[in-house]
Amino acid sequence: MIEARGLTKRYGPKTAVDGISFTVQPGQVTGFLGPNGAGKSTTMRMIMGLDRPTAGTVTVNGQPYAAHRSPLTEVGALLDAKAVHTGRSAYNHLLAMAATHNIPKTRVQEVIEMTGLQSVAKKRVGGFSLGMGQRLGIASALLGDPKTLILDEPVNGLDPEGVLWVRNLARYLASEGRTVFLSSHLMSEVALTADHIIVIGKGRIIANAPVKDIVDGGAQHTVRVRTPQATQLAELLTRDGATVTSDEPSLLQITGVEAPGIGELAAASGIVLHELTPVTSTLEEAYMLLTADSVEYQTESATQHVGHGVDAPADAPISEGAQR
Ligand SMILES: Nc1ncnc2c1ncn2[C@@H]1O[C@H](COP(=O)(O)OP(=O)(O)OP(=O)(O)O)[C@@H](O)[C@H]1O
Repeated sequence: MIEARGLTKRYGPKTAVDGISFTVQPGQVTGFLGPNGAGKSTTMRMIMGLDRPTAGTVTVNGQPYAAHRSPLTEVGALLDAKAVHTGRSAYNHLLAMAATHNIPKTRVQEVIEMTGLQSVAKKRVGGFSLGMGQRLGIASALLGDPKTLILDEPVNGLDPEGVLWVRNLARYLASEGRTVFLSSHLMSEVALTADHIIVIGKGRIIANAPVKDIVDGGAQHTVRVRTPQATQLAELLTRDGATVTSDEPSLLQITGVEAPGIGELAAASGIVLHELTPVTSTLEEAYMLLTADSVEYQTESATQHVGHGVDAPADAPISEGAQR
């Protein structure tokens, strides 16, 4: 378990992490999500005792990292895969780590097999591809058989097979009762791997909830309706308190009333419908909405995506009823 309370990190005038509190539970995968520069790596470095908090505390399995007598058996981390690149072979790199941490030699072979490094274990790490480096970083994290795993962007640079492997490994480790905390800036990736999500933006926690709640909470339920009597239907719906927008004469986007209600209202008023489609925003859209105000480096296309959503253009309101 990881517990952060009021965790803060300032670099001069820059507040990278701004008084965040959260708990990462064992037995599940927790995704740590946020745009570039949100403070994910800084938080993970503080958990691992590599950065000293300006204020607040963070513990792993009940104690600060540095207070553990045998930290490698408590928590394993992949923080910077490139940091393991040396002139040594992967096998010797792991062997040296094991020797200095009182870990039996047999465990080195075990983690090499777990991470699929058998064929390259005797090769120099310096020549490894990014994917192989990530695998070796994960092997190092697993070496002490730790109860808690911290993986910073573990799928970065991996091919689809590698991505699937990390996903399955994370889920397997959590199913064994371990705490698995992994960061990503891709909601779509985390949604497939994590049970729970903590979203951070500009150093602050924006959301901390099960994946499902984030989708439901952030999602805007819209109904798309195509009808030759759009103006008439929009007036009736607005009178009932719905919000109606449109950017095509016969196409309406409706929020505030579900599809059956729209269908019944149309039928009762003799309005012909050519289409009646509930549109739920994807997890990626929910994430964009959540982080829209906290993206540090926003591109124009990202702004447009946030502003308009994918399925719910809102630029030309026909009429807007009072929100219920
Ligand atoms: N050593 C440092 N000195 C000064 N500023 C720093 C330092 N490390 C991080 N920062 C700043 O703190 C903020 C948070 O950075 P951090 O690397 O934790 O974000 P991140 O969420 O991991 O981003 P990314 O996804 O890009 O890795 C950024 O604005 C970054 O520029």
